[in-house]
Amino acid sequence: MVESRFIPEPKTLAIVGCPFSGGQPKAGVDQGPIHLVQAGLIPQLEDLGWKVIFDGHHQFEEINVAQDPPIGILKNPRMVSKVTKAVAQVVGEHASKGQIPVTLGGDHSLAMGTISGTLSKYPDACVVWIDAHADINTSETTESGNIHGMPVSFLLGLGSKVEEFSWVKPLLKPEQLVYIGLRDVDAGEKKILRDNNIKAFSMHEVDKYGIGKVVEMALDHVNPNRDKPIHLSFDVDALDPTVAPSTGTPVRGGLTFREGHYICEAIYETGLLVALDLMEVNPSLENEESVKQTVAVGCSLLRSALGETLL
Ligand SMILES: NC(=[NH2+])NCCC[C@H](N)C(=O)O
Ligand SMILES: [Mn+2]
Ligand SMILES: [Mn+2]
Repeated sequence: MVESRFIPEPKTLAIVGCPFSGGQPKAGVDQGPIHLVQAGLIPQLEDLGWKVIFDGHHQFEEINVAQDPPIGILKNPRMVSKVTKAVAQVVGEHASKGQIPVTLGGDHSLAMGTISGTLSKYPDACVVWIDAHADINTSETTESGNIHGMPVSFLLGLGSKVEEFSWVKPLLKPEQLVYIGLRDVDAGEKKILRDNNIKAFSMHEVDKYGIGKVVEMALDHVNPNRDKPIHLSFDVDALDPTVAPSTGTPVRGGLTFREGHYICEAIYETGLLVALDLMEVNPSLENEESVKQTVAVGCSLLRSALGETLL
């Protein structure tokens, strides 16, 4: 294993299984974490030399929201707020013990929690967000009202404040964030990215420079001296739908299998990884073969980010 700047021996990671779908309308994404674990993720990570902590998936049913009418057009706001707040707490606790929280989604609204948790322990951490989407809509710009398209704006403190989400501290600064893989960005989001000078490498840049150069440029932007902790938030829909078909908002023209894995391998090699998310695996979508393929690719991305090498 690579020498890690922030994670003490014995290197320990904590699986945070988040069966949650409230940030978007399609049922089934809550089963993502269950499928990933059932596919053998935990022994696979143990084989890489990790001590793995997993005490079962989160029981979000215990979080009771009697009534959850939309706020503006935001759907399930109270539920999303409560669940992500609980996730922030758990991720923060694992991070504070020097463990790497590995959060399995579930939809990407969960990253509001995971990144809040990471920043509570490592305020200067940078976020590498791998996605077809920017997930940076505000309550003013969102057209869908789906909160999985919004977590980044909450973390940055953009847009008008939504009282329900006042627990989310705007701890992330635009220069701490970089995207790779974007190709379906709403008009309002494009303006937000421009106005806030947020660095993003779309599929256009991946085509132009190649993934090796793109990852290097992305890290040069958020982590020029390679000394800051890294939170990697990977939405499986960053991959091309031929590679990861079972996801709620697939977009053609995505990362190849190798490009996705290269990103994970390169982040691992920095020795700076402190937290990892794998989001938006939906085992209810597409056929059985596609589900198997998507779950398997999810496991292998996680292995690559946690030290699996080709040689
Ligand atoms: N995490 C995701 N898959 N997000 C998709 C977001 C799609 C769209 N931009 C929206 O805001 O609704
Ligand atoms: Mn996405
Ligand atoms: Mn996403």
